[in-house]
Amino acid sequence: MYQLDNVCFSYKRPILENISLAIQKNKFYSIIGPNGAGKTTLLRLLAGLLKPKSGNIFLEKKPISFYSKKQFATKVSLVSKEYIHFDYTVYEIVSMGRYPYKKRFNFSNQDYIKIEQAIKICGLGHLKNENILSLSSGEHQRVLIARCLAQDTPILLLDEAFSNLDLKYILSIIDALMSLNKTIISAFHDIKLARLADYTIFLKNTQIFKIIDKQEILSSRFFEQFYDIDASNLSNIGLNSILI
Ligand SMILES: Nc1ncnc2c1ncn2[C@@H]1O[C@H](COP(=O)(O)OP(=O)(O)OP(=O)(O)O)[C@@H](O)[C@H]1O
Repeated sequence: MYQLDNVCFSYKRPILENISLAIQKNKFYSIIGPNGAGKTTLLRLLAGLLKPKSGNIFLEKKPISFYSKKQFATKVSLVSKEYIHFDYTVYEIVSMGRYPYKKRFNFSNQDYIKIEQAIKICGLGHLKNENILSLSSGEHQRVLIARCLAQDTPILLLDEAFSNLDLKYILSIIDALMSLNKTIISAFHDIKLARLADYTIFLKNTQIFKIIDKQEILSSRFFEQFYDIDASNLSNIGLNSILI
């Protein structure tokens, strides 16, 4: 699906160096790593919002620059950490997910169906006509996920998309996403959520530290090494369960 060959990206300092990665179709990948490790940067590179300083990113064997913006938007959608400050209703924001498919000025029946499905999955039915500016942070985040679901792309990029959701919506939305047979690449800080993925990509010090599949047991020693923490202290303060 995606192929990254020796991708490097820097701001003032190198953020990602020589990242090579093959993303398989219809698999769920989580990305975890310490603050500043480059998770958002990697997702923005995959979304075509940033360009590698060197190296290449291919989507379905073509460089991502090959696709027009509209074509790309029918293949890849991103739930970013953005906060919408504009005066739109929930329904209007979710509808924006259908813009890449819009013929002239009108939505098709299919567009309306996708919008309604996305609203339902994200539990937004009762908030459809509310102004986005009046929502709580968790409701706001559900609107961004719904817009991405309405876009109905084979690839979903999620940047801490569940960070403000309560447990009910985390479970129901992740469950719905996993049943859709899409390729999902999601940055997480919550290790327990990251472990739902087929593969977990660990980013650290500008590199892919390790890629682990679901079958592998993630021992606390591994996390100690990865996050530079002393896991023995966690049990003293009742936090050892965060690694399990
Ligand atoms: N626009 C920018 N200009 C300069 N540096 C930036 C910019 N955006 C991000 N950075 C830097 O790039 C590094 C990687 O940022 P990124 O947001 O990708 O990390 P992250 O792994 O998603 O972090 P977090 O877990 O804190 O969300 C950080 O050190 C950050 O300061």
